[in-house]
Amino acid sequence: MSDAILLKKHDPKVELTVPLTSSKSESNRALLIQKLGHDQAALDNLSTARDTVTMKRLLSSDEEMLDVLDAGTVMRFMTAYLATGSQSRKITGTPRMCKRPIKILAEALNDLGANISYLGEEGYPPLQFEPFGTQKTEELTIPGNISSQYISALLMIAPTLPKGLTLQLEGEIYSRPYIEMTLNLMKHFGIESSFEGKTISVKPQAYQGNSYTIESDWSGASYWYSIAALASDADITLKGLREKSNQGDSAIVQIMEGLGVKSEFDGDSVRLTPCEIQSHLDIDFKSCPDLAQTVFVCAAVKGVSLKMTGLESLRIKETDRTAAMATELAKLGAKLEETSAGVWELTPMPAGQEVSQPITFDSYDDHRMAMALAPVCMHYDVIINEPEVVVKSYPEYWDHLKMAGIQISEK
Ligand SMILES: O=C(O)C1=C[C@@H](OP(=O)(O)O)[C@@H](O)[C@H](O)C1
Ligand SMILES: C=C(OP(=O)(O)O)C(=O)O
Repeated sequence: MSDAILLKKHDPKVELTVPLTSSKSESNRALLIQKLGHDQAALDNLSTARDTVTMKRLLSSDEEMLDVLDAGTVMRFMTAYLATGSQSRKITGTPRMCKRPIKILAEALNDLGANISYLGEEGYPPLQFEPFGTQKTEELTIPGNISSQYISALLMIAPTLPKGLTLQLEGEIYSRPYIEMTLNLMKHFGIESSFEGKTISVKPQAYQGNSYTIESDWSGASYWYSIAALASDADITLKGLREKSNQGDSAIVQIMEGLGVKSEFDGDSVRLTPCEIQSHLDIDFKSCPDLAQTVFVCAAVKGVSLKMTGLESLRIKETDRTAAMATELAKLGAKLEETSAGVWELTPMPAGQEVSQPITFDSYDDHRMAMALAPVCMHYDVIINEPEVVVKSYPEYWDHLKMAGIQISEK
């Protein structure tokens, strides 16, 4: 794929059925559980995301140095897996991955009896693993407001520890649905746990064989909601989604009701059609940080103002997402700013704003920047730089946009 693509302004009604890819979050958990359960789990509909392909490859690799590329879940889940293993191994990732913190997880694992050291800067990948010693404690205290991936990683290895594990979460719990997804999947494969208040306990147990069909990706679905909201008219069916989902990003259903999209579930499909919009929304993204970029862009173009909280974790993702979005939305005349500590406001494009076209958007090595900005083509000609970034979670994204009739050409 070339360094940039042009998406021509799309006027007609958007009417199609989208197959979507499946959830990389569910896939990557299911793969680790499968490995920890000695390959008894039968997994169906694994994601085509590069993060999932990477997880699968690394779990069966004998190489000493494992490269997760830019996959946060792979870095955090493989760290817990390798830390409790019996071999000397190393793990690394892209330059950005080596700037995403891992100290909380590495120290928690070392407290348990692992031997992890830093090969570069303290607190960040790359990491060196030496064989696990004996389990030193069965109780750990860990912050709940930095990354839930640390917590999910510890929980998945917990039943394999000789003494099990009790986690005390400190502070507010961010990305809680991802922790629940982990416990629900563990339960599906036979693991009992308790989550009361801020304490999660898992006794030593063996993962059982079972089959599991991965759900379509609600984070990927969010871009279709944005397209439905911004299109002149829309009737879009998204396949493979459950109304009662394990994925916190199914919160897009409620959020988009305020941005003019109605959802109707039918079996494993959801149909998106237009409904009335609101002029202002208050949204807390604590439980669904990956939806933030989608919603910023959609609201900015739709003329809806936003007041938001729960955006702290966006700074340590594939890029500093709030900073990157503030820069890109300014190209539309919209403003994203932190108005007081932890409170963000989005001022949408002024009505009738003149914009010189095509508008060129940068991707910041972040799949969600490219995917969230693309729906702007419902109103303007748009150039997306580094379009290949979408392979991280939704490799078919541009092909699916073409299926919707959007004209995309290489620049
Ligand atoms: O566990 C997971 O699958 C994920 C958890 C979230 O990360 P944080 O818990 O670091 O916010 C989310 O942003 C990420 O895309 C996937
Ligand atoms: C933050 C994300 O992924 P990860 O942390 O797994 O790299 C994401 O997919 O938006």
